[in-house]
Formats: sequence, C-alpha cells, structure tokens
Amino acid sequence: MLQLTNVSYQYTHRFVLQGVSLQFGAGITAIIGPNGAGKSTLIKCLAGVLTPSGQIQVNGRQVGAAYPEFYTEVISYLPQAVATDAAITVFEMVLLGLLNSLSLYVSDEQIEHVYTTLDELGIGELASAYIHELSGGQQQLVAIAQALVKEPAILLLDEPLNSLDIQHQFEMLNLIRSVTDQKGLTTLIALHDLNLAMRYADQVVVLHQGHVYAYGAPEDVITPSMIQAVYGVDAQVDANQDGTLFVNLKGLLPASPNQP
Ligand SMILES: Nc1ncnc2c1ncn2[C@@H]1O[C@H](COP(=O)(O)OP(=O)(O)OP(=O)(O)O)[C@@H](O)[C@H]1O
Repeated sequence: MLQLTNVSYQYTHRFVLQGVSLQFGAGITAIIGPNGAGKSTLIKCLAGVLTPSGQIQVNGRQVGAAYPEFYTEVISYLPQAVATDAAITVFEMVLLGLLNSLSLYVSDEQIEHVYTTLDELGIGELASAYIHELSGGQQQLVAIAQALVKEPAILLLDEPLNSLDIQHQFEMLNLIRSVTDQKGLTTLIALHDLNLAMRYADQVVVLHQGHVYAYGAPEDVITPSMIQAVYGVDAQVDANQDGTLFVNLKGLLPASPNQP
C-alpha cells in the first residue's frame, strides 16, 4: 500500500503540488490532467527524485530521500525523457536495471532474465544494438524493459507511451496490465489519452493545478463535466456495443475542410 498524506511541492516560489492525499493498492492507477497539472512532479516525488513536504509511506514505512535503498529495491521509475545517447547496448542498458543486485560477476540467470524481458517486449533481436541506433519508440521499449527487469513492487511510469505507434501502445498497456496482475504490482502511469485510461486503469487520479480534482473508478471520474472543468473541452462519454465506455469527441471537432 502506497500512501501519500498532505504532500506538497514547490520548485521555486510556486507550489505545483498542494496537499495531495492519496492511497494506492495493487493495480493500475492512471494519473491524468492537462499539461502542467503536476503529474510528472507527483511521480518524481514518489520516485524519490524530489523531496516534497508531507508524508509518503509504503506499507506503513516512511520513505524519502533518507532511505535511498528503498528506491533501488522496491520502486522502478521510468522518467518522461530518457537519455538516449549513451554508448551502451540495449542488453547493457537493461542489465543496469538490475544494478542493485549485480556484483562484479553477472550470473547466467541474470543474463537469461535480461533476454527474457527483452523478448517479452518483442525487442530481443535488438539486444546487441547501440541505444543511439534505435528509433524513439524502440528506445522507449528499452527503457520500459529496464524498469521491468528488476521486478519492482511499485512501478512508476511517466508517459510510457511517448513515441509508440498505436499497435505498440496497446501492446505496452497489455503487457503492463499482465505484469501488474501476475505480480500484484502497484502501477502508476501518467497518461494523456483518456480512452486508454478508461480502458486500462483500475483507478484514475485527475490532477488539476496541483490538486486532486477527482480520484476513483474510471467510469466515475472520466465524465463530461470533469473533461469540461479540467480540460475546457466539451465531450460525451458513450458506450460501445459491449458496454465499454469511451470519450467521444465526434461532432465536437471542426468539420474537415474537404467535407462538402
Ligand atoms: N524543474 C522545474 N523547475 C521549475 N518549474 C518546474 C520544473 N519542472 C516542472 N515545473 C513546473 O511545474 C508545473 C508542473 O509540471 P509537471 O511537469 O509536473 O506537469 P505535467 O502534468 O507532468 O505536465 P505535462 O503533461 O506537460 O508533462 C508546471 O507549471 C511546470 O512548468
């Protein structure tokens, strides 16, 4: 159980997170909200990159900058921007995800585990390629492999779908879904796509101007009134034939210039 109590953060004189209190159990929580709402800042506070005021606890244990071992053991964090010009191979980059458990000797089991993780993400054949030789989407898949390889209890993903095409977005979220379920992970994902949040998240947090605007099941949180209040956009939420909900912007967008 990951618990935040009255967490606030200011970069300079301006608070970008204010009085955030939330509780996350096993499952996928999507963190949504407009640009600048504070999503990355919240994830960085949880990842130990920033030190906010307030309390962050995992299973009742206080975490923070004073407990760096906690972050290397329990939490994997995928930042929004991943360094891409390092002169290392895909295999080496993913192996770094095991840094905490590596000694001078890398075991056959660890090597096998890296290859298995790469295969699960469909990038096994890239193992010996250099990171700078890859496309942006491939680099993103490698970064996710690095986050998954150490088998964390808490997975923090800041916009992990950046640079991925539609097929890879779905594959990535299916993978995150199955890893989360199989291993009982607490997974937090900052996302922009409301329909993906609706479809894949168990819970949704809406951040707006550094505050929690809403928190709950996707169908309770992703509503026309929330979308209007937070994003300033008129939208409908409709049901597919199978009953799944989706955000519908049809009819609200300007007509195509090619339409008669
Ligand atoms: N290093 C920094 N120094 C000063 N201000 C910052 C810094 N990083 C972020 N901010 C400010 O904090 C606010 C929240 O930024 P944050 O990156 O957390 O938002 P976000 O919801 O993740 O946005 P986006 O969807 O655009 O990635 C923004 O107003 C941003 O300008």
